[in-house]
Amino acid sequence: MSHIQLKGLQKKFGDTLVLSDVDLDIKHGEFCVFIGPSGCGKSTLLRIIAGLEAPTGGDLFIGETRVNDVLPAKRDIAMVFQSYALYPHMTVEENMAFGLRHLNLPAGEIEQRLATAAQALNLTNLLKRKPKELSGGQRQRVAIGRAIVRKPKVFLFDEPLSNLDAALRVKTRVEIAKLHHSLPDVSMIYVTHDQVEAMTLGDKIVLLRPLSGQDDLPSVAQVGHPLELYHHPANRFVAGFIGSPAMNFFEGTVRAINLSSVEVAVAGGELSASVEGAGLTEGAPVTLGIRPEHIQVGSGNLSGKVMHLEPLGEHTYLHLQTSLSPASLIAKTPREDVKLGETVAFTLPAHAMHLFDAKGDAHKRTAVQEATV
Ligand SMILES: Nc1ncnc2c1ncn2[C@@H]1O[C@H](COP(=O)(O)OP(=O)(O)OP(=O)(O)O)[C@@H](O)[C@H]1O
Repeated sequence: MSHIQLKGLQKKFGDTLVLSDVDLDIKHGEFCVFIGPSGCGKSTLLRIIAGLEAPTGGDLFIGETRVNDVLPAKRDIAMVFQSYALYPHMTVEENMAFGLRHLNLPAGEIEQRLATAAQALNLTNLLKRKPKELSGGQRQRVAIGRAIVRKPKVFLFDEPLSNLDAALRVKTRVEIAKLHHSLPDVSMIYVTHDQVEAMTLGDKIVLLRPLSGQDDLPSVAQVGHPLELYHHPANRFVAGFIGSPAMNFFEGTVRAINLSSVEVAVAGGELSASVEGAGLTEGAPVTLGIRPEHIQVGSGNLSGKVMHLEPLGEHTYLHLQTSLSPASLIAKTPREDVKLGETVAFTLPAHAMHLFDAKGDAHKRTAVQEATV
């Protein structure tokens, strides 16, 4: 079984705490993505799972076995890094077979594993080439192939696409997704700082936050399906990190708590959020959040002056100057007719609003229209 469990995992480098209280359950066959801002400990966590770094606290299990003290080579794990590290004097075939030599496998078995991996990664026609005769994307596929032929229980990827150009990234991302579907018994853990990779590849996203030293929050800000993090961010950090452009936030105080909504007074206006008000009191400080794509441009009781326009073809980002505070917000609209300097009406629909308490924790939303929101 390739079930991976982390319990209360901690990592310090000297006196610096880098990972705190990491509890994680990665199921057999799951594709799990670690994402988070630079320096939050993604690679360190991956290296701990690989056995290249020792945790300073907590337990790590692969299957039923506690592997804290098990050598990397005995963990049945393969790792693919950002740099491909192929042997330049060997062909694709030789590079891929290299790691199998010391396993004393029969020649037929090696051949069969090579053929299967080459086919899965679209490398069959390139087997006789040397790395210098390959594109970056092809080299990265060889590096993945070299890992596949070992038939590991767990695959670890550390930003494998970050050296590729935009078009190749998209292509190779699709290859990796297909690879995952063709290897249902292999668990995959993938580190990236690219949200699109995280959202499109992951069965599960683990969003890590950098530790501030001032609070004792754990490193993991939220774990869940990509759409769960998008629609139901557990706290303000997750809400601000997932989604591009980032969510707009407004500080305010609770004015009224209704059955399934909360009215909030913000500087320059009053807004409503369809959230449960349990635990809130009138006058409590809160933060409201709305994603640019959920602002309805064209009608409504609010208005904003277009200070900047970003027309991207399928949609346009409007940077609006409003009477709310903070005054500037970003709206995403399919409209192409909006002009710079124009004043547009807009609505901040209550059902699309997120509400966070003074600690930054989200209140449960009561009217999420996931298909349309
Ligand atoms: N060997 C080390 N000794 C001391 N500090 C380290 C060591 N390795 C990493 N760190 C520190 O630990 C923190 C986490 O590093 P890590 O590389 O895991 O972050 P990351 O989330 O993968 O970042 P990035 O997205 O920039 O690659 C950083 O502050 C880094 O400087």
